[in-house]
Amino acid sequence: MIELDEKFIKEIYIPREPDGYKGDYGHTFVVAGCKGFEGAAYFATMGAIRTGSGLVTLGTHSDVLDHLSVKLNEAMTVSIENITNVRQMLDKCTSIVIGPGLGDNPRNYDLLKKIVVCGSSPLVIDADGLNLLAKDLTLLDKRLCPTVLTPHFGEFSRLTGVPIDELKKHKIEHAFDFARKNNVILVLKDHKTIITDGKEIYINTTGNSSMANGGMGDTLAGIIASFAGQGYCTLKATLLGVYLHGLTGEILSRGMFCVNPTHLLEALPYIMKKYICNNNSNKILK
Ligand SMILES: NC(=O)C1=CN([C@@H]2O[C@H](COP(=O)(O)OP(=O)(O)OC[C@H]3O[C@@H](n4cnc5c(N)ncnc54)[C@H](OP(=O)(O)O)[C@@H]3O)[C@@H](O)[C@H]2O)[C@@H](O)CC1
Ligand SMILES: Nc1ncnc2c1ncn2[C@@H]1O[C@H](COP(=O)(O)OP(=O)(O)O)[C@@H](O)[C@H]1O
Repeated sequence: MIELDEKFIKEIYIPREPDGYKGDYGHTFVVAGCKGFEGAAYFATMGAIRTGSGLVTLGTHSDVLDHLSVKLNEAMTVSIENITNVRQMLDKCTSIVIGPGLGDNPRNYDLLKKIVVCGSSPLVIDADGLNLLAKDLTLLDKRLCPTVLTPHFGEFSRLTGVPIDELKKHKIEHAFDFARKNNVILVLKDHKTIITDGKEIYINTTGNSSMANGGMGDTLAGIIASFAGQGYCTLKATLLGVYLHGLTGEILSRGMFCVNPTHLLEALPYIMKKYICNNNSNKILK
């Protein structure tokens, strides 16, 4: 079992080339949002933008597209009701995140199926993406793409059919078994988040309960997809994303009672630069 720390994460970081351009840093396709859950799509998309994805496209439902495209100046937007848009994005994106605020209905199940079966870029499945996947886990057998699942305990219970109390009692064993059997990277979100690929187990200790508010997980999903699309291997992208997300919340919480996704998004590039890109050892956590 490996506890994530500053030294471990700094070794994951890949410095940027001076002549790098947006095409070198990936194109994240975020499939998220529906009426009443626009915020989830906003946070996942911004999570990708604020962690350096070269390009980001949000695919969402037509009835929320205009509202979100006005708020998301740095992202492109497409309607997911037009399947040609989805096909084109699957061809050009370098990572995908599906689920935040998407809605759990048969049409979205078909969309998830299309993306799981036809996509080849690293795929992060979160929130309603997990609820849709829980209907038929064998969908995972049909995929080509490396896959990260990011459940909280409620979502993990739906995926496994195991009650939350039992999952909480033996969380490491359940997370490890699920990842191994389904050949996925599992991020079991918690006070101390567990990340496992079914071979190794990592524990993240950054973050605290100032972050216990809506949209934090949506933001994390966008961050992980962003790094996975920038050329980090999917496991390293996940470890870096989870650590950075918690670290940013924790550092902000020194001066704030609660840290909301908006605060986190604002601070992410500064914390990344100061504590992860920097070669000098910082005493981050005292
Ligand atoms: N601004 C926006 O647009 C936002 C949009 N959002 C979107 O909303 C959608 C629904 O997502 P959701 O997570 O709110 O609901 P759901 O999946 O039903 O899970 C709750 C169930 O799980 C249980 N549970 C047990 N342990 C738990 C734990 N540690 N952490 C969390 N839950 C735990 C919990 O138990 P209880 O608290 O009742 O004891 C309850 O039974 C999704 O698409 C998401 O993206 C949100 O992100 C918010 C901001
Ligand atoms: N007490 C805590 N300590 C550390 N991290 C926390 C704590 N509470 C919440 N978080 C982090 O916030 C995120 C919450 O995710 P999630 O429940 O999926 O939120 P949402 O569905 O509202 O987006 C997770 O990454 C979790 O690890």
